[in-house]
Amino acid sequence: MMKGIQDYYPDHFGQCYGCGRLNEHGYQLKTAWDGEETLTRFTPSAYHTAIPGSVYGGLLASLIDCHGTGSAALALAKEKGIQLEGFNAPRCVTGSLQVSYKKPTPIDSTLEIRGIIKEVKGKKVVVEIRLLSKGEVCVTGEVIAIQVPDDFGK
Ligand SMILES: CCCCCCCCCC(=O)SCCNC(=O)CCNC(=O)[C@H](O)C(C)(C)COP(=O)(O)OP(=O)(O)OC[C@H]1O[C@@H](n2cnc3c(N)ncnc32)[C@H](O)[C@@H]1OP(=O)(O)O
Repeated sequence: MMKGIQDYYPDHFGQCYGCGRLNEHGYQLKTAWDGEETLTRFTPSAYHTAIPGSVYGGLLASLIDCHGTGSAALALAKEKGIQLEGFNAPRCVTGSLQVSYKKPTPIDSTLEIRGIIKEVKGKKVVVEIRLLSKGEVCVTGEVIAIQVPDDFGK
């Protein structure tokens, strides 16, 4: 499995249901650069169904959510010139999440979730997201992610 920004979060940030590397019940998303874009992949199971043959929208929103915060963390690391090692990644939470379902998302294929960094301003990052199944954009979204301090949630 490819390494993602989430592998550089310390343990107490590793329990997120969407992307925590230590949450055995979660999706364990991995967000990494793919050129100028960010990329996460997720393979849905039959039980993730909404309407027959397509993926449940709430799940799709959560994929966009966690890929957005991971993308924002990557963008902040790049902006600040942080070489990722150990558990030194910047961490972000979701300030806002906007999702638009363009067409039903086929369930029998690995999904690609792609991010484009639109803005980095202080601790705020705006990420535009496309979610594709079988090469077609099915869902679009925008995440405004905010960097939090190391002791956030402790
Ligand atoms: C910790 C990460 C490790 C792994 C987890 C990954 C995350 C997974 C995704 C999630 O599910 S996170 C859970 C859902 N999110 C939350 O529970 C967050 C709850 N909200 C907060 O804790 C605070 O409101 C927040 C940290 C988001 C912002 O508080 P701040 O006091 O740091 O914000 P501040 O007022 O200083 O504003 C900074 C900038 O962010 C903007 N901003 C703040 N809150 C916003 C918001 N809610 N929506 C949009 N923009 C927001 C604000 O307008 C401003 O922009 P400008 O600089 O352009 O003026």
